[in-house]
Amino acid sequence: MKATGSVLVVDDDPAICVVVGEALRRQGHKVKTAASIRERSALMDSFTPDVLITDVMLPDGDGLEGVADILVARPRMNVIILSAQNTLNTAIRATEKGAFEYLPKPFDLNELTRAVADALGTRDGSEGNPDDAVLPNDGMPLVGRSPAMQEVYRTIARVLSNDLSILVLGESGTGKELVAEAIHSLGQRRTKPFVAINMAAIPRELIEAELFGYEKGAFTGASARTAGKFEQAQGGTLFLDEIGDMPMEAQTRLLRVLQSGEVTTVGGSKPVRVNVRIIAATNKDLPQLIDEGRFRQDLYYRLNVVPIDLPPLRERREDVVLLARHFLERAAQDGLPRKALAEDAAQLLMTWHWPGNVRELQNIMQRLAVLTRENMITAEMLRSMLPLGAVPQDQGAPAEQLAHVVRDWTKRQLGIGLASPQRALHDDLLRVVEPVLLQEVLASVDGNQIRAAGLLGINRNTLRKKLTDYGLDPLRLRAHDGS
Ligand SMILES: Nc1ncnc2c1ncn2[C@@H]1O[C@H](COP(=O)(O)OP(=O)(O)OP(=O)(O)O)[C@@H](O)[C@H]1O
Repeated sequence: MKATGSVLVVDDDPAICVVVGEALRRQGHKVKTAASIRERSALMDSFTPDVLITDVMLPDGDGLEGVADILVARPRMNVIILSAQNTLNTAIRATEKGAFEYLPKPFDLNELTRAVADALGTRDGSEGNPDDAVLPNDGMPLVGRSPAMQEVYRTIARVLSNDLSILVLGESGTGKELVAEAIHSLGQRRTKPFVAINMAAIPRELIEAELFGYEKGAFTGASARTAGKFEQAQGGTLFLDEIGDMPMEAQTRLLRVLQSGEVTTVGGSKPVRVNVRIIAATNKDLPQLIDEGRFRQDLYYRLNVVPIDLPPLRERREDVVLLARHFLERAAQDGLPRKALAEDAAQLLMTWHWPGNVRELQNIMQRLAVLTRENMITAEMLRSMLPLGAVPQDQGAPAEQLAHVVRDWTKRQLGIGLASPQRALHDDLLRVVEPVLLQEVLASVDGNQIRAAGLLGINRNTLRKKLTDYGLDPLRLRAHDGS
Protein backbone atom coordinates (compact mmCIF):
# COMPACT_ATOMS: atom_id res chain seq x y z
CA MET A 1 0.00 0.00 0.00
CA LYS A 2 1.45 3.35 -1.01
CA ALA A 3 1.39 6.20 1.50
CA THR A 4 0.25 9.53 0.18
CA GLY A 5 0.62 13.01 1.56
CA SER A 6 0.27 16.70 0.97
CA VAL A 7 2.73 18.53 -1.23
CA LEU A 8 3.29 22.24 -1.83
CA VAL A 9 4.97 22.99 -5.17
CA VAL A 10 6.58 26.44 -5.43
CA ASP A 11 7.69 27.47 -8.91
CA ASP A 12 7.12 30.61 -10.94
CA ASP A 13 6.89 28.58 -14.17
CA PRO A 14 3.17 27.65 -14.41
CA ALA A 15 3.98 24.76 -16.76
CA ILE A 16 6.14 23.14 -14.08
CA CYS A 17 3.41 23.62 -11.46
CA VAL A 18 0.86 22.00 -13.78
CA VAL A 19 2.94 19.03 -14.84
CA VAL A 20 4.45 18.31 -11.42
CA GLY A 21 1.09 18.86 -9.71
CA GLU A 22 -0.61 16.51 -12.13
CA ALA A 23 2.01 13.80 -11.77
CA LEU A 24 1.80 13.94 -7.98
CA ARG A 25 -2.00 13.94 -7.97
CA ARG A 26 -1.89 10.82 -10.12
CA GLN A 27 0.11 9.23 -7.34
CA GLY A 28 -2.68 10.12 -4.91
CA HIS A 29 -1.03 13.12 -3.23
CA LYS A 30 -2.84 16.35 -2.37
CA VAL A 31 -1.10 19.22 -4.13
CA LYS A 32 -1.10 23.00 -3.72
CA THR A 33 1.01 25.37 -5.77
CA ALA A 34 2.56 28.78 -5.24
CA ALA A 35 4.51 31.04 -7.60
CA SER A 36 6.60 33.09 -5.15
CA ILE A 37 8.10 33.16 -1.67
CA ARG A 38 5.29 35.46 -0.56
CA GLU A 39 2.62 33.01 -1.78
CA ARG A 40 4.53 30.15 -0.19
CA SER A 41 4.61 31.90 3.21
CA ALA A 42 0.96 32.87 3.00
CA LEU A 43 -0.09 29.28 2.28
CA MET A 44 2.16 27.86 4.97
CA ASP A 45 0.63 30.13 7.61
CA SER A 46 -2.43 27.91 7.59
CA PHE A 47 -1.10 24.65 6.12
CA THR A 48 1.93 22.45 6.69
CA PRO A 49 2.60 20.19 3.73
CA ASP A 50 4.33 16.85 4.25
CA VAL A 51 6.67 17.77 1.42
CA LEU A 52 7.67 21.20 0.17
CA ILE A 53 9.07 21.32 -3.37
CA THR A 54 10.59 24.69 -4.10
CA ASP A 55 12.44 26.36 -6.90
CA VAL A 56 15.49 28.50 -6.02
CA MET A 57 15.12 31.47 -8.38
CA LEU A 58 11.73 32.93 -7.47
CA PRO A 59 10.50 36.36 -8.55
CA ASP A 60 10.74 37.78 -5.02
CA GLY A 61 13.99 36.19 -3.92
CA ASP A 62 16.02 33.08 -3.28
CA GLY A 63 13.76 30.09 -2.55
CA LEU A 64 16.49 28.46 -0.49
CA GLU A 65 16.62 31.32 2.01
CA GLY A 66 14.25 30.61 4.83
CA VAL A 67 14.21 26.86 4.24
CA ALA A 68 16.33 26.21 7.32
CA ASP A 69 13.92 28.28 9.47
CA ILE A 70 10.89 26.55 7.96
CA LEU A 71 12.40 23.21 8.88
CA VAL A 72 13.10 24.27 12.45
CA ALA A 73 9.43 25.17 12.86
CA ARG A 74 8.22 22.05 11.06
CA PRO A 75 10.74 19.29 11.68
CA ARG A 76 8.63 16.50 10.17
CA MET A 77 8.34 18.20 6.81
CA ASN A 78 10.73 17.33 3.96
CA VAL A 79 12.02 19.82 1.43
CA ILE A 80 12.95 19.07 -2.19
CA ILE A 81 14.87 21.78 -4.02
CA LEU A 82 14.59 22.31 -7.77
CA SER A 83 17.09 24.53 -9.47
CA ALA A 84 18.12 25.54 -12.95
CA GLN A 85 21.44 26.76 -11.57
CA ASN A 86 22.93 23.32 -11.85
CA THR A 87 26.07 24.19 -9.99
CA LEU A 88 27.76 22.31 -7.25
CA ASN A 89 27.21 25.39 -5.11
CA THR A 90 23.41 25.13 -5.31
CA ALA A 91 23.53 21.44 -4.50
CA ILE A 92 25.72 22.15 -1.48
CA ARG A 93 23.56 25.03 -0.26
CA ALA A 94 20.46 22.85 -0.57
CA THR A 95 22.09 20.19 1.57
CA GLU A 96 23.27 22.74 4.13
CA LYS A 97 19.76 24.10 4.52
CA GLY A 98 18.59 20.60 5.37
CA ALA A 99 16.88 19.79 2.08
CA PHE A 100 15.90 16.15 1.71
CA GLU A 101 16.68 16.11 -1.99
CA TYR A 102 18.08 18.42 -4.64
CA LEU A 103 17.10 18.01 -8.29
CA PRO A 104 18.80 20.05 -10.99
CA LYS A 105 16.57 21.35 -13.76
CA PRO A 106 15.63 19.98 -16.19
CA PHE A 107 14.60 17.16 -13.92
CA ASP A 108 12.97 13.86 -14.73
CA LEU A 109 9.39 13.74 -13.47
CA ASN A 110 9.84 10.13 -12.50
CA GLU A 111 12.77 11.10 -10.34
CA LEU A 112 10.76 13.83 -8.67
CA THR A 113 7.75 11.62 -7.91
CA ARG A 114 10.14 9.01 -6.55
CA ALA A 115 11.82 11.63 -4.36
CA VAL A 116 8.41 12.63 -2.98
CA ALA A 117 7.61 8.97 -2.29
CA ASP A 118 10.97 8.61 -0.55
CA ALA A 119 10.36 11.76 1.47
CA LEU A 120 7.05 10.36 2.62
CA GLY A 121 8.76 7.12 3.60
CA THR A 122 6.63 5.20 1.16
CA ARG A 123 9.30 2.89 -0.12
CA ASP A 124 8.70 -0.38 1.63
CA GLY A 125 12.20 -1.75 1.12
CA SER A 126 10.89 -4.91 -0.48
CA GLU A 127 12.67 -4.18 -3.74
CA GLY A 128 15.65 -6.40 -3.16
CA ASN A 129 16.81 -6.40 -6.75
CA PRO A 130 19.35 -3.65 -7.33
CA ASP A 131 17.80 -3.23 -10.77
CA ASP A 132 14.81 -1.73 -9.05
CA ALA A 133 16.84 1.22 -7.92
CA VAL A 134 16.59 2.54 -11.45
CA LEU A 135 13.14 1.27 -12.32
CA PRO A 136 11.36 4.19 -13.86
CA ASN A 137 7.86 2.80 -13.57
CA ASP A 138 5.89 5.10 -11.34
CA GLY A 139 2.90 5.83 -13.43
CA MET A 140 4.28 8.38 -15.88
CA PRO A 141 3.88 7.21 -19.44
CA LEU A 142 7.24 8.22 -20.86
CA VAL A 143 10.46 6.64 -19.69
CA GLY A 144 13.92 8.09 -20.27
CA ARG A 145 16.36 10.49 -18.67
CA SER A 146 18.53 11.44 -21.62
CA PRO A 147 18.94 15.17 -22.33
CA ALA A 148 16.85 14.63 -25.48
CA MET A 149 13.95 13.26 -23.44
CA GLN A 150 14.30 16.04 -20.87
CA GLU A 151 13.82 18.48 -23.72
CA VAL A 152 10.72 16.57 -24.81
CA TYR A 153 9.34 16.68 -21.23
CA ARG A 154 9.96 20.41 -21.04
CA THR A 155 8.07 21.03 -24.26
CA ILE A 156 5.22 18.78 -23.14
CA ALA A 157 4.98 20.74 -19.88
CA ARG A 158 4.71 23.98 -21.85
CA VAL A 159 1.84 22.84 -24.06
CA LEU A 160 -0.39 21.26 -21.41
CA SER A 161 -2.24 24.42 -20.53
CA ASN A 162 -2.89 25.58 -24.09
CA ASP A 163 -4.35 24.18 -27.29
CA LEU A 164 -1.48 24.85 -29.69
CA SER A 165 -1.11 22.37 -32.55
CA ILE A 166 1.75 19.96 -32.10
CA LEU A 167 3.80 18.17 -34.73
CA VAL A 168 5.68 15.16 -33.35
CA LEU A 169 8.61 14.14 -35.50
CA GLY A 170 10.66 10.99 -35.30
CA GLU A 171 11.45 7.63 -36.83
CA SER A 172 9.00 4.79 -36.52
CA GLY A 173 8.77 3.39 -32.99
CA THR A 174 10.35 6.36 -31.21
CA GLY A 175 7.21 7.01 -29.13
CA LYS A 176 5.35 9.66 -31.13
CA GLU A 177 1.91 8.30 -30.27
CA LEU A 178 2.89 7.96 -26.61
CA VAL A 179 3.89 11.64 -26.55
CA ALA A 180 0.51 12.57 -28.04
CA GLU A 181 -1.28 10.46 -25.43
CA ALA A 182 0.78 12.02 -22.64
CA ILE A 183 -0.09 15.55 -23.78
CA HIS A 184 -3.74 14.58 -23.82
CA SER A 185 -3.84 12.70 -20.54
CA LEU A 186 -1.88 15.31 -18.57
CA GLY A 187 -3.52 18.31 -20.20
CA GLN A 188 -6.79 20.14 -19.69
CA ARG A 189 -8.69 17.95 -22.17
CA ARG A 190 -7.99 14.71 -20.30
CA THR A 191 -11.62 14.01 -19.42
CA LYS A 192 -12.60 14.12 -23.11
CA PRO A 193 -11.78 11.59 -25.84
CA PHE A 194 -8.36 10.93 -27.37
CA VAL A 195 -8.94 9.73 -30.91
CA ALA A 196 -6.14 8.49 -33.17
CA ILE A 197 -6.20 7.95 -36.91
CA ASN A 198 -3.33 6.57 -38.96
CA MET A 199 -3.26 7.93 -42.51
CA ALA A 200 -0.99 5.12 -43.71
CA ALA A 201 -3.30 2.39 -42.43
CA ILE A 202 -6.51 3.50 -44.17
CA PRO A 203 -7.22 3.13 -47.91
CA ARG A 204 -6.76 6.57 -49.47
CA GLU A 205 -10.30 6.75 -50.76
CA LEU A 206 -11.71 6.21 -47.25
CA ILE A 207 -9.63 8.78 -45.38
CA GLU A 208 -12.05 11.67 -45.81
CA ALA A 209 -15.04 9.58 -44.72
CA GLU A 210 -13.09 8.36 -41.67
CA LEU A 211 -11.96 11.83 -40.69
CA PHE A 212 -15.04 13.89 -41.42
CA GLY A 213 -17.80 11.27 -41.31
CA TYR A 214 -20.38 10.52 -43.97
CA GLU A 215 -24.12 10.68 -44.63
CA LYS A 216 -26.35 7.75 -45.36
CA GLY A 217 -26.03 6.88 -49.06
CA ALA A 218 -22.90 9.01 -49.58
CA PHE A 219 -21.26 5.98 -51.18
CA THR A 220 -21.96 2.28 -51.63
CA GLY A 221 -22.17 0.68 -48.22
CA ALA A 222 -22.90 3.93 -46.33
CA SER A 223 -26.03 2.62 -44.65
CA ALA A 224 -26.34 5.27 -41.91
CA ARG A 225 -24.92 8.67 -41.00
CA THR A 226 -21.59 8.05 -39.31
CA ALA A 227 -19.61 10.56 -37.30
CA GLY A 228 -15.99 10.99 -38.33
CA LYS A 229 -12.93 11.13 -36.06
CA PHE A 230 -13.27 14.90 -35.69
CA GLU A 231 -16.74 14.58 -34.19
CA GLN A 232 -15.71 11.58 -32.10
CA ALA A 233 -12.89 13.65 -30.61
CA GLN A 234 -15.21 16.55 -29.73
CA GLY A 235 -13.74 18.47 -26.78
CA GLY A 236 -10.67 16.25 -26.75
CA THR A 237 -7.62 15.53 -28.88
CA LEU A 238 -7.32 14.20 -32.42
CA PHE A 239 -4.03 12.45 -33.20
CA LEU A 240 -3.26 12.47 -36.92
CA ASP A 241 -0.60 9.81 -37.29
CA GLU A 242 1.57 9.48 -40.42
CA ILE A 243 0.28 12.84 -41.64
CA GLY A 244 2.86 12.72 -44.47
CA ASP A 245 0.77 9.95 -46.05
CA MET A 246 -2.37 12.02 -46.29
CA PRO A 247 -3.66 12.44 -49.87
CA MET A 248 -3.62 16.00 -51.23
CA GLU A 249 -7.42 16.31 -51.51
CA ALA A 250 -7.87 15.26 -47.89
CA GLN A 251 -5.16 17.77 -46.91
CA THR A 252 -7.16 20.56 -48.54
CA ARG A 253 -10.28 19.54 -46.69
CA LEU A 254 -8.38 19.20 -43.39
CA LEU A 255 -6.97 22.69 -43.78
CA ARG A 256 -10.45 24.07 -44.33
CA VAL A 257 -11.69 22.36 -41.15
CA LEU A 258 -8.77 23.70 -39.14
CA GLN A 259 -9.38 27.22 -40.43
CA SER A 260 -13.14 27.23 -39.92
CA GLY A 261 -13.49 24.95 -36.89
CA GLU A 262 -16.34 23.25 -38.73
CA VAL A 263 -16.69 19.80 -40.26
CA THR A 264 -18.99 18.81 -43.08
CA THR A 265 -19.53 15.10 -43.59
CA VAL A 266 -18.95 13.42 -46.94
CA GLY A 267 -22.27 13.76 -48.76
CA GLY A 268 -23.54 16.24 -46.19
CA SER A 269 -24.15 19.96 -46.38
CA LYS A 270 -24.67 21.07 -42.78
CA PRO A 271 -21.41 21.97 -41.04
CA VAL A 272 -20.89 20.86 -37.43
CA ARG A 273 -18.71 22.94 -35.09
CA VAL A 274 -15.83 20.97 -33.65
CA ASN A 275 -13.47 21.78 -30.82
CA VAL A 276 -10.45 19.48 -30.93
CA ARG A 277 -6.78 19.83 -30.23
CA ILE A 278 -4.69 18.58 -33.14
CA ILE A 279 -1.52 16.59 -32.63
CA ALA A 280 0.03 15.32 -35.86
CA ALA A 281 3.00 13.00 -36.28
CA THR A 282 5.23 11.83 -39.08
CA ASN A 283 8.45 10.01 -39.78
CA LYS A 284 8.68 11.72 -43.18
CA ASP A 285 10.56 14.85 -44.12
CA LEU A 286 7.61 17.21 -44.65
CA PRO A 287 9.63 20.11 -46.12
CA GLN A 288 10.89 17.67 -48.76
CA LEU A 289 7.34 16.48 -49.47
CA ILE A 290 6.37 20.14 -49.84
CA ASP A 291 9.20 20.62 -52.38
CA GLU A 292 7.95 17.58 -54.27
CA GLY A 293 4.42 19.00 -54.31
CA ARG A 294 3.07 16.19 -52.13
CA PHE A 295 2.29 18.17 -48.98
CA ARG A 296 0.58 21.53 -48.61
CA GLN A 297 2.83 24.19 -47.19
CA ASP A 298 -0.06 26.08 -45.58
CA LEU A 299 -1.18 22.91 -43.81
CA TYR A 300 2.38 22.31 -42.63
CA TYR A 301 2.52 25.75 -41.01
CA ARG A 302 -0.87 25.19 -39.45
CA LEU A 303 0.20 21.88 -37.89
CA ASN A 304 3.78 22.71 -36.99
CA VAL A 305 3.09 25.34 -34.33
CA VAL A 306 5.06 23.45 -31.69
CA PRO A 307 7.39 20.76 -33.05
CA ILE A 308 8.52 17.95 -30.75
CA ASP A 309 11.50 16.03 -32.05
CA LEU A 310 11.92 12.48 -30.81
CA PRO A 311 15.44 11.34 -31.58
CA PRO A 312 16.06 7.72 -32.57
CA LEU A 313 16.97 5.42 -29.71
CA ARG A 314 20.55 5.03 -30.96
CA GLU A 315 21.03 8.73 -30.20
CA ARG A 316 19.88 8.39 -26.58
CA ARG A 317 21.63 5.25 -25.52
CA GLU A 318 21.45 6.14 -21.85
CA ASP A 319 17.71 5.40 -22.06
CA VAL A 320 18.05 1.88 -23.47
CA VAL A 321 18.61 -0.01 -20.22
CA LEU A 322 16.04 2.06 -18.35
CA LEU A 323 13.49 1.26 -21.04
CA ALA A 324 14.47 -2.42 -21.15
CA ARG A 325 13.88 -2.75 -17.40
CA HIS A 326 10.65 -0.81 -17.70
CA PHE A 327 9.37 -3.29 -20.30
CA LEU A 328 10.40 -6.28 -18.17
CA GLU A 329 8.55 -4.76 -15.24
CA ARG A 330 5.49 -4.13 -17.39
CA ALA A 331 5.60 -7.72 -18.63
CA ALA A 332 5.66 -8.87 -14.98
CA GLN A 333 2.69 -6.64 -14.18
CA ASP A 334 0.86 -8.24 -17.11
CA GLY A 335 1.29 -11.62 -15.48
CA LEU A 336 4.40 -12.83 -17.29
CA PRO A 337 7.30 -14.23 -15.24
CA ARG A 338 9.42 -11.52 -13.61
CA LYS A 339 12.86 -11.34 -15.27
CA ALA A 340 15.93 -9.32 -14.40
CA LEU A 341 18.58 -8.01 -16.76
CA ALA A 342 22.17 -9.11 -16.15
CA GLU A 343 24.89 -6.48 -16.43
CA ASP A 344 26.44 -8.04 -19.55
CA ALA A 345 23.04 -8.04 -21.22
CA ALA A 346 22.55 -4.38 -20.31
CA GLN A 347 25.93 -3.56 -21.85
CA LEU A 348 25.06 -5.46 -25.01
CA LEU A 349 21.73 -3.69 -25.36
CA MET A 350 23.52 -0.37 -25.42
CA THR A 351 25.71 -1.41 -28.34
CA TRP A 352 22.83 -2.11 -30.71
CA HIS A 353 21.65 0.51 -33.17
CA TRP A 354 17.92 -0.25 -32.79
CA PRO A 355 16.55 0.42 -36.27
CA GLY A 356 13.03 -0.21 -34.92
CA ASN A 357 13.65 2.10 -31.96
CA VAL A 358 11.70 1.72 -28.70
CA ARG A 359 9.11 -0.57 -30.27
CA GLU A 360 11.83 -3.03 -31.28
CA LEU A 361 13.33 -2.95 -27.79
CA GLN A 362 9.89 -3.48 -26.28
CA ASN A 363 9.21 -6.49 -28.53
CA ILE A 364 12.52 -8.08 -27.67
CA MET A 365 12.05 -7.63 -23.93
CA GLN A 366 8.54 -9.09 -24.12
CA ARG A 367 9.81 -12.05 -26.11
CA LEU A 368 12.58 -12.61 -23.60
CA ALA A 369 10.12 -12.41 -20.71
CA VAL A 370 8.03 -15.13 -22.35
CA LEU A 371 10.63 -17.40 -23.86
CA THR A 372 13.55 -17.57 -21.45
CA ARG A 373 13.27 -20.05 -18.65
CA GLU A 374 15.90 -18.51 -16.39
CA ASN A 375 15.09 -15.51 -14.22
CA MET A 376 18.18 -13.60 -15.26
CA ILE A 377 18.51 -12.46 -18.87
CA THR A 378 22.11 -12.72 -19.99
CA ALA A 379 24.00 -11.34 -22.98
CA GLU A 380 24.10 -14.81 -24.49
CA MET A 381 20.30 -15.13 -24.47
CA LEU A 382 20.03 -11.69 -25.94
CA ARG A 383 22.39 -12.50 -28.78
CA SER A 384 20.15 -15.27 -30.00
CA MET A 385 17.22 -12.83 -30.14
CA LEU A 386 18.70 -9.74 -31.69
CA PRO A 387 17.58 -9.27 -35.25
CA LEU A 388 19.81 -9.70 -38.23
CA GLY A 389 21.19 -6.41 -39.38
CA ALA A 390 21.72 -4.96 -35.92
CA VAL A 391 25.19 -3.54 -35.81
CA PRO A 392 27.22 -3.58 -32.62
CA GLN A 393 28.65 -0.08 -32.49
CA ASP A 394 30.77 0.91 -29.56
CA GLN A 395 31.91 -2.43 -28.30
CA GLY A 396 33.27 -5.75 -29.41
CA ALA A 397 36.41 -6.41 -31.40
CA PRO A 398 36.79 -3.87 -34.23
CA ALA A 399 37.55 -6.56 -36.82
CA GLU A 400 34.41 -8.42 -35.82
CA GLN A 401 32.39 -5.21 -36.13
CA LEU A 402 33.82 -4.55 -39.55
CA ALA A 403 33.03 -8.10 -40.67
CA HIS A 404 29.49 -7.62 -39.42
CA VAL A 405 29.06 -4.41 -41.38
CA VAL A 406 30.48 -5.97 -44.55
CA ARG A 407 28.20 -8.99 -44.18
CA ASP A 408 25.24 -6.71 -43.76
CA TRP A 409 26.22 -4.56 -46.73
CA THR A 410 26.72 -7.59 -48.97
CA LYS A 411 23.41 -9.15 -47.98
CA ARG A 412 21.64 -5.90 -48.67
CA GLN A 413 23.25 -5.51 -52.11
CA LEU A 414 22.30 -9.06 -53.03
CA GLY A 415 18.84 -8.71 -51.46
CA ILE A 416 17.81 -5.63 -53.41
CA GLY A 417 19.08 -7.02 -56.66
CA LEU A 418 21.93 -4.57 -57.06
CA ALA A 419 24.33 -7.35 -57.94
CA SER A 420 24.05 -7.99 -61.65
CA PRO A 421 26.42 -8.97 -64.45
CA GLN A 422 27.01 -5.25 -65.06
CA ARG A 423 27.92 -4.64 -61.42
CA ALA A 424 31.07 -5.73 -59.61
CA LEU A 425 30.42 -6.07 -55.92
CA HIS A 426 34.10 -6.48 -55.12
CA ASP A 427 34.94 -3.16 -56.74
CA ASP A 428 31.88 -1.51 -55.22
CA LEU A 429 32.97 -2.49 -51.75
CA LEU A 430 36.57 -1.38 -52.33
CA ARG A 431 35.33 1.96 -53.60
CA VAL A 432 33.57 2.44 -50.29
CA VAL A 433 36.26 1.28 -47.90
CA GLU A 434 39.57 1.98 -49.62
CA PRO A 435 39.36 5.78 -49.70
CA VAL A 436 38.57 5.75 -45.98
CA LEU A 437 41.64 3.63 -45.28
CA LEU A 438 43.88 5.84 -47.42
CA GLN A 439 42.54 9.04 -45.89
CA GLU A 440 43.00 7.89 -42.33
CA VAL A 441 46.53 6.58 -42.88
CA LEU A 442 47.64 9.70 -44.76
CA ALA A 443 46.17 11.96 -42.12
CA SER A 444 48.04 10.06 -39.42
CA VAL A 445 51.39 10.80 -41.10
CA ASP A 446 50.53 14.37 -42.05
CA GLY A 447 50.13 13.58 -45.75
CA ASN A 448 53.56 11.98 -46.17
CA GLN A 449 53.04 9.51 -49.02
CA ILE A 450 56.23 7.54 -48.46
CA ARG A 451 55.36 6.84 -44.86
CA ALA A 452 51.73 6.16 -45.74
CA ALA A 453 52.76 3.65 -48.43
CA GLY A 454 54.99 1.98 -45.82
CA LEU A 455 52.16 1.71 -43.31
CA LEU A 456 49.80 0.40 -45.97
CA GLY A 457 52.38 -2.06 -47.24
CA ILE A 458 51.98 -0.95 -50.85
CA ASN A 459 54.23 0.65 -53.41
CA ARG A 460 54.34 4.47 -53.41
CA ASN A 461 53.34 4.62 -57.08
CA THR A 462 50.39 2.36 -56.40
CA LEU A 463 49.33 4.70 -53.63
CA ARG A 464 49.63 7.72 -55.90
CA LYS A 465 47.54 6.03 -58.59
CA LYS A 466 44.85 5.09 -56.10
CA LEU A 467 44.73 8.65 -54.81
CA THR A 468 44.24 9.90 -58.35
CA ASP A 469 41.59 7.26 -59.10
CA TYR A 470 39.61 8.19 -56.01
CA GLY A 471 40.08 11.89 -56.58
CA LEU A 472 41.83 12.34 -53.23
CA ASP A 473 44.15 15.29 -52.78
CA PRO A 474 47.05 14.33 -50.47
CA LEU A 475 47.76 17.97 -49.66
CA ARG A 476 44.29 18.47 -48.28
CA LEU A 477 44.63 15.30 -46.25
CA ARG A 478 47.29 16.98 -44.15
CA ALA A 479 44.71 19.07 -42.44
CA HIS A 480 42.35 16.12 -42.14
CA ASP A 481 41.32 15.80 -38.53
CA GLY A 482 40.70 12.10 -38.70
CA SER A 483 37.01 12.40 -37.89
N1 LIG B 1 9.83 6.82 -23.85
C1 LIG B 1 9.07 5.72 -23.81
N2 LIG B 1 8.77 5.16 -22.62
C2 LIG B 1 8.01 4.04 -22.57
N3 LIG B 1 7.52 3.41 -23.63
C3 LIG B 1 7.79 3.91 -24.84
C4 LIG B 1 8.57 5.10 -24.99
N4 LIG B 1 8.67 5.38 -26.30
C5 LIG B 1 7.98 4.44 -26.95
N5 LIG B 1 7.43 3.55 -26.08
C6 LIG B 1 6.63 2.37 -26.44
O1 LIG B 1 7.13 1.89 -27.68
C7 LIG B 1 6.07 1.52 -28.57
C8 LIG B 1 6.15 2.36 -29.83
O2 LIG B 1 5.82 3.71 -29.52
P1 LIG B 1 4.81 4.56 -30.41
O3 LIG B 1 3.74 3.70 -31.01
O4 LIG B 1 4.37 5.73 -29.61
O5 LIG B 1 5.83 4.99 -31.56
P2 LIG B 1 5.57 5.84 -32.88
O6 LIG B 1 6.73 6.74 -33.02
O7 LIG B 1 4.20 6.45 -32.82
O8 LIG B 1 5.65 4.72 -33.97
P3 LIG B 1 5.06 4.73 -35.50
O9 LIG B 1 5.68 5.90 -36.18
O10 LIG B 1 5.54 3.43 -36.04
O11 LIG B 1 3.57 4.83 -35.36
C9 LIG B 1 4.79 1.75 -27.80
O12 LIG B 1 4.36 0.52 -27.25
C10 LIG B 1 5.17 2.72 -26.71
O13 LIG B 1 4.37 2.52 -25.58
